Amino acid sequence: MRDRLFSIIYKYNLHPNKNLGQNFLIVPDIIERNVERAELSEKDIVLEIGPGLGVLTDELAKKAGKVYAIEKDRRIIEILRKEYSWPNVKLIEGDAVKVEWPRFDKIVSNLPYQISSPVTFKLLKHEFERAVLIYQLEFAERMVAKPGDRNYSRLSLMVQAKANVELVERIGKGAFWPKPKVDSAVVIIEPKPEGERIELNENLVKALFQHRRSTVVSALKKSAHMIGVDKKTIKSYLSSLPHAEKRVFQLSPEDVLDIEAYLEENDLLSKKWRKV
Ligand SMILES: C[S@@+](CC[C@H](N)C(=O)[O-])C[C@H]1O[C@@H](n2cnc3c(N)ncnc32)[C@H](O)[C@@H]1O
Repeated sequence: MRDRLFSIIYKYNLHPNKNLGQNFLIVPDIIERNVERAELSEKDIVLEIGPGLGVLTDELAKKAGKVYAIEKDRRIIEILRKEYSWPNVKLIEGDAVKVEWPRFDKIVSNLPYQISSPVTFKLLKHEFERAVLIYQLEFAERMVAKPGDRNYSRLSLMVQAKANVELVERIGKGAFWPKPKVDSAVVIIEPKPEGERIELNENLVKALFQHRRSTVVSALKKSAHMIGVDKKTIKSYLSSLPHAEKRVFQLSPEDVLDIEAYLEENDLLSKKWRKV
């Protein structure tokens, strides 16, 4: 696998594009483990973001019924078309953040780190069974952080409102060519059963996390404009706000839902920002 990758690189005189996060996996064991973690069968439709030179795509194609691979770099798409003749892989040329994703059951990818955040938020809007994704370590740690943790953030809260997430393996820089500057990690994401998923008002979450170390009362005063309410109006209601004295970074998704319900009851969320 490693030999094949480097022979393609030399053959096409490929210079990896840093801006596109082109750090290719060169350790077959990691690829194997991630394919195993996806528990693929012939019934599965798999989505891959950023197939690069096809090392992971090739293994996915052997186990899944169908693979969709979205790649932004036209040169890479041309190389993949010349080098492989997968019967069950459809290459989609485009930006994974912008193009519409096909329906899929599982997503397995070594993500370009520049788009980790928009891809993760986009993923959470889709129905799927399981995601096995490689992220930058620091991002992965934020995804799994619990309320009160040093690195608990808007991302942690939004992801955990809808899914169970687990960091299952750390990966050193040497597993990629060229070597990235940061370590990486594998994260498994599984959507919670429908009845347990919490739909949050994203705008309220943004308003709160603008001031993640403040108390909820103080954060809402400072961010009142972000939820479409003036400071004076909101101040008069804040004394009976649920979780008022908690710090924002200690809020669980359920706590935010309580706050949202209270603001809704008192007509304190701008209509523009209400959930439909
Ligand atoms: C980290 S490399 C992974 C390559 C390959 N899967 C591997 O593991 O060796 C990320 C890949 O994503 C592609 N890419 C970068 N930005 C993208 C975007 N916005 N949409 C789709 N693909 C993108 C890059 O061109 C590159 O091929």
